[in-house]
Amino acid sequence: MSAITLDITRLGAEGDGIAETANGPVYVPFSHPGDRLKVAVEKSQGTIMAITEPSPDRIAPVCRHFGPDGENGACGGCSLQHVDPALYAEFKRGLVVNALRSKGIDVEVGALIAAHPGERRRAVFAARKTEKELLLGFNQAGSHHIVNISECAVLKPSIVARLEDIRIVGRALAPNAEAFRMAVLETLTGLDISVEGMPKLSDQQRQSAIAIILKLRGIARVSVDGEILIEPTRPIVRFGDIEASPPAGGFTQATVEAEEAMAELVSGIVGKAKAVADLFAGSGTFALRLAQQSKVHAVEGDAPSVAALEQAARKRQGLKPLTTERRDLFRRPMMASELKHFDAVVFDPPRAGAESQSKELARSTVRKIAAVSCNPLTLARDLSILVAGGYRVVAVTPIDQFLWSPHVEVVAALERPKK
Ligand SMILES: C[S@@+](CC[C@H](N)C(=O)[O-])C[C@H]1O[C@@H](n2cnc3c(N)ncnc32)[C@H](O)[C@@H]1O
Repeated sequence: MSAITLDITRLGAEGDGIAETANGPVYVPFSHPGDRLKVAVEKSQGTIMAITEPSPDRIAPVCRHFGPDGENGACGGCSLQHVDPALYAEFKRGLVVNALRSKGIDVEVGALIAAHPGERRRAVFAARKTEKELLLGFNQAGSHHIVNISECAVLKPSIVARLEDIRIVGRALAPNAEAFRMAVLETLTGLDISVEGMPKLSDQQRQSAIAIILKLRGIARVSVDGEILIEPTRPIVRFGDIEASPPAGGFTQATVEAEEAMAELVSGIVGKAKAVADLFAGSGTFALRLAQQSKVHAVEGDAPSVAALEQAARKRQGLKPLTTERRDLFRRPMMASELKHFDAVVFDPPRAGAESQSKELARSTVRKIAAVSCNPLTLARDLSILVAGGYRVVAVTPIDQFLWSPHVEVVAALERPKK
């Protein structure tokens, strides 16, 4: 490993600063364009040894666990706390611009809808029991080391205030010192904690864990690998003003603010459509809202999510007809012939995107499409399929949901021009 002086010129797609060298680009985590650094370099990866001349645009990180000098290690939850806010917003927008450009899609990308500290209602923690305590936090980037957190600026303060309770739950359950994950969702009725990746518990282990957990207040549900351990009260979230209870470990958007921004954009795109198909519908984030105006067919691969959506629709008075279908849309996308019953389609797939579904949409007569994505690269691929099928991309909006990370959400509006 050699230590050299490097000048950082730009941010890469993963949020690392990039220095150009005779041997190609070197990626330096926690650096800022304009920094001059002493860097230990191994292959194309750099580690900051000293910041000899910091960029004047650097800002002070807000969290004690951030960066190479972070308390208990460099927390892998955030990589961009030190970045100038204007550069940060342009960086996230740029991820979308570059992805679309790489597929030849020429469309103006809107300004980033910003995220703010303290908004995250959902987090997936890494956890491990030691002799003395439960380590709970986020893995250091590229490592199994868990940065044990005492604060977190992206999470809702009400979740940070419950970190010790979450540790009690993890400690009560963990049968050994192996690492596991705790997905925590703050709901209107209390914390919904889904433990994943833990060895199977004996009946005795479950009973003693339940006795400990029941002493805590404000826990709505605890589940282990999708199986409910206790549910003192049903976890409830609101999609707009419609109440739903997502299944244990089921998908929910990480912040209410980003969810509402996406839902508003989706409603605007769908407009006055009479019949809408919501594909990859989850527990009904978009479908339930849209059913206040339009007839909706919601399609989703996860059976418990479909059941949650149906239950929420049954409980709510006054919705237009809402039908559901459990279907693997990768293997069995909705065919162009089935899509002719809809004026508008919403799709919001996982990171892999919706390639086979986009091929069927490209052959369809659907007038309007709202494409929602958490991965600009697969979105660009899917949009290029739709454009080749005659659609026009009319608007693209990036939305920040994972503050200070290199992730960005996107809502794209497409129309099939009238012949
Ligand atoms: C990004 S989430 C979006 C969910 C929902 N639209 C929302 O905003 O809450 C993607 C959804 O796709 C579902 N999914 C993943 N693979 C699928 C497949 N092959 N077929 C159908 N649904 C799938 C997941 O269960 C998840 O609910």
